Amino acid sequence: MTHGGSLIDWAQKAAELDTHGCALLPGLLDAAACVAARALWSEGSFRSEVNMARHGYGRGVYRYLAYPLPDPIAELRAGLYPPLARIANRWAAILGTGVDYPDEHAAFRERCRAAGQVRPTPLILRYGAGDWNALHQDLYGEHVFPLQVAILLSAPQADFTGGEFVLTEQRPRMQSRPEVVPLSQGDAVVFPVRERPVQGSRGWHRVQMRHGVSRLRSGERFTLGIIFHDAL
Ligand SMILES: O=C(O)CCC(=O)C(=O)O
Ligand SMILES: [Fe+2]
Repeated sequence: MTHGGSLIDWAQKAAELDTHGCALLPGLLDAAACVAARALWSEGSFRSEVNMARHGYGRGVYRYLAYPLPDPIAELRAGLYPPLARIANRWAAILGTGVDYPDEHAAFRERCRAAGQVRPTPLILRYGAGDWNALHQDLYGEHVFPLQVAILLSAPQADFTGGEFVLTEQRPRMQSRPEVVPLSQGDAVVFPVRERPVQGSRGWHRVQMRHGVSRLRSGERFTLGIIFHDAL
């Protein structure tokens, strides 16, 4: 791992999230960590596999990792959570949701567990030529941690072409705003699971967010998705 999140300027990332609805974490994983994470596809232990076309989710395959997560992924999830929880709490206060997120991921996992959300949600996705990921929200039960992270494990141009990470922001009574996030291998993007506050001329309002991946033109693309709430 290059730095696993310890060198990130979170005040700047919070400002990017407030302004644009996403924040880039360049080089979160180094090339060796990407190779190791990609190797999990064939060597890791998974709780389930989803063929996306079968469910109308697009085209491609993803696999949810089983507990216990491999150490680097468990450390990444626990390490990214505290600074994201500070942003999540600020957003919750702005939106008046009445939810507060604990400082540590273990405490949030315990809250999920008490509601029956015990199954791990970190996942690895694999796309081949022609594959894509429909715009969606990763909701798995009552408890939702409002931010998630996706890490590109493959190298654009060298390993694949096309396959861009896409966000849409559905603004109330207005047309949706698209955002394409250019990622290099090892880069991560932080984005809202479901919604975020946006500051308008008459104060803050709520917009709905979705994310997906455009069609791969060629090659093979792997992603590691880190979702902080567990699943029913
Ligand atoms: O493959 C991607 O970039 C998107 C993955 C995704 O949907 C997720 O991590 O939740
Ligand atoms: Fe997703």
